[in-house]
Amino acid sequence: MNGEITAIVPKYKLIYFDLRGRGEIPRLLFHAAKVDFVDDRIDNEERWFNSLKAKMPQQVLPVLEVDGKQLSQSLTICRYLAREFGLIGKSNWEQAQVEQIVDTMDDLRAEVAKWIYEKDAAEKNKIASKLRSEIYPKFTGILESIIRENQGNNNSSGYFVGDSLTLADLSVFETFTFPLSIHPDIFDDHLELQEHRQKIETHKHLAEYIKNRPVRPV
Ligand SMILES: N[C@@H](CCC(=O)N[C@@H](CS)C(=O)NCC(=O)O)C(=O)O
Repeated sequence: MNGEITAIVPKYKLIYFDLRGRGEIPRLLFHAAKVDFVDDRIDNEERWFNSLKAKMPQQVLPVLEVDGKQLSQSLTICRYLAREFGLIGKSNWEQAQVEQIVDTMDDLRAEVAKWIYEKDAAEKNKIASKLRSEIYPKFTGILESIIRENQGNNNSSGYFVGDSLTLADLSVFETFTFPLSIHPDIFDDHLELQEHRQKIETHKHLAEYIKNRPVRPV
């Protein structure tokens, strides 16, 4: 004993498919907080259906293991990790603002998923044009007013909530990754959103991971 206090860090494993999908915001949280985790990426369908699926608490992924205990539901996992890592806001009000953005981004994800999973070509085209003309402008408008208001209150921090990085920033960043890969002009009229994206892409703990992660649609 030398009198030093050593923090006990839990052993984390994130189990998800080899996609960004619903596993990527938790991965970004680990990288942002510089916390080690096992990034268990399942890329073998047979292994998933024949062996792993039945062992998962809700038979779906992602699952977070914390010292062997399993947690399901991607947004629950995000909020849990954000609380653990101090990335959920500095007051109850900030936390609510963070969660408001996370839920808003989940609404956007649901809209984009309609396009991804639609099989009928004509219907898919209809959804695509609605995304362009209505959905993306609606969500970029919402985000622009939130980030502008926070800039007024927090000395131009450039973050969505308070004066430091939170789950809200990672959620916005990740949810727009796929739409922007198809339509790079979505943020053209939104300078604050462009600057925010760049802020995350160049964040000292995230830049390398973001630059090197596999380029895939999802
Ligand atoms: N609401 C759940 C949905 C989980 C979910 O549907 N996961 C999909 C992948 S994104 C899955 O595990 N699919 C494989 C299967 O159902 O066998 C969450 O957010 O975690």
